[in-house]
Amino acid sequence: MPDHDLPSPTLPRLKPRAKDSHKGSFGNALLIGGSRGMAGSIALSGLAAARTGAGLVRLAVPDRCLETVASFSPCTMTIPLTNSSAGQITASIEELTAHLEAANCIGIGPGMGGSPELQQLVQDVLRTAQCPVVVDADALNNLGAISNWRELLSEKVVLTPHPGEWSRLSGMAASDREAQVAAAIEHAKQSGATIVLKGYRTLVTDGVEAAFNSTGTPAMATGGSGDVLTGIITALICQGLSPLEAAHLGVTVHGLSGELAERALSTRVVLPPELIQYLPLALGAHAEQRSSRGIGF
Ligand SMILES: NC(=O)C1=CN([C@@H]2O[C@H](COP(=O)(O)OP(=O)(O)OC[C@H]3O[C@@H](n4cnc5c(N)ncnc54)[C@H](O)[C@@H]3O)[C@@H](O)[C@H]2O)[C@@H](O)CC1
Ligand SMILES: Nc1ncnc2c1ncn2[C@@H]1O[C@H](COP(=O)(O)OP(=O)(O)O)[C@@H](O)[C@H]1O
Ligand SMILES: [Mg+2]
Repeated sequence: MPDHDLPSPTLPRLKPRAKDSHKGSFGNALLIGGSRGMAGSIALSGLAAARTGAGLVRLAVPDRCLETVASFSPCTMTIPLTNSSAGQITASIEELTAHLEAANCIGIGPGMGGSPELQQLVQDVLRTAQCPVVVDADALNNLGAISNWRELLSEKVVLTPHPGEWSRLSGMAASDREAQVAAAIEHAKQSGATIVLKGYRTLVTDGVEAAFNSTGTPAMATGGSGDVLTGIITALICQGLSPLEAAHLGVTVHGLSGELAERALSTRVVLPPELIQYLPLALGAHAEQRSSRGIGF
């Protein structure tokens, strides 16, 4: 089992919502991704972000997929982006500038696919965004195709690779967990970025502190579980947590939600919508309790 010699971060808790709060108090999440054939991916991230408590969730998706993505949930808004005939985003950064400015956190990558235009877009989003950016899935693969991708990392970036994606970026084989963990810590140290190296016992590190997650279950080993995590981390940053705090609390509640769903449904596999369904219970276990006077029923 790989190890590290960095101190563990303290697990943050979500504060109770102030009585006079409104949707603007909990941030604007902007999720960019999806393509024809992988519309569900970004829809899952969006629904997870809404369930985790982001005030507003906008999904920027290829125009061709907009109705499909919108049809999954009435709780998220959609932004149509210029696309190819194959249904991949071809938009340049100018189409997104106003949305980037309005966002408190951006999640990019689920179901996005790969192309030279997308490599440019991922690069431009990382250069332009003023808020934190969670980089997942195909955004990681597009990033890896850029020779100077390491220069695009900073304290406002969260990378959430699974071992396959991290092998493409770091060059360390997916089968060598120890080398992958060491490379993640080193990249985080060099750049200040938060790196979430997923899998059994997901690593969360910003290069200063590091923790292995102890929640989760093999019942989560199914397509879309990671797309849910992207939405969770994005929404936690929208609610004021730092990238490291959001990643740490995010992987903890994501895994706990999987465990709770597995038990409650007596199932061998927890489907992503079920993972989202059990998020409130998992989040509740990691929230500060309201005082009894504060519960306004
Ligand atoms: N409903 C949907 O539309 C879905 C779309 N998805 C999208 O599909 C695209 C491709 O992503 P994939 O991750 O499937 O494909 P990848 O080719 O990036 O990764 C799959 C490979 O990575 C390796 N790997 C992954 N986890 C590992 C682990 N824990 N230990 C060792 N090796 C591991 C394995 O070799 C595996 O075959 C992404 O854009 C993703 O967001 C997926 O998220 C699945 C659901
Ligand atoms: N055996 C397991 N134990 C704990 N967590 C797991 C297990 N298998 C998968 N997961 C979690 O599920 C998620 C899978 O992410 P990812 O591979 O990106 O999925 P996808 O791209 O299909 O959405 C990760 O957060 C990972 O930690
Ligand atoms: Mg994934």
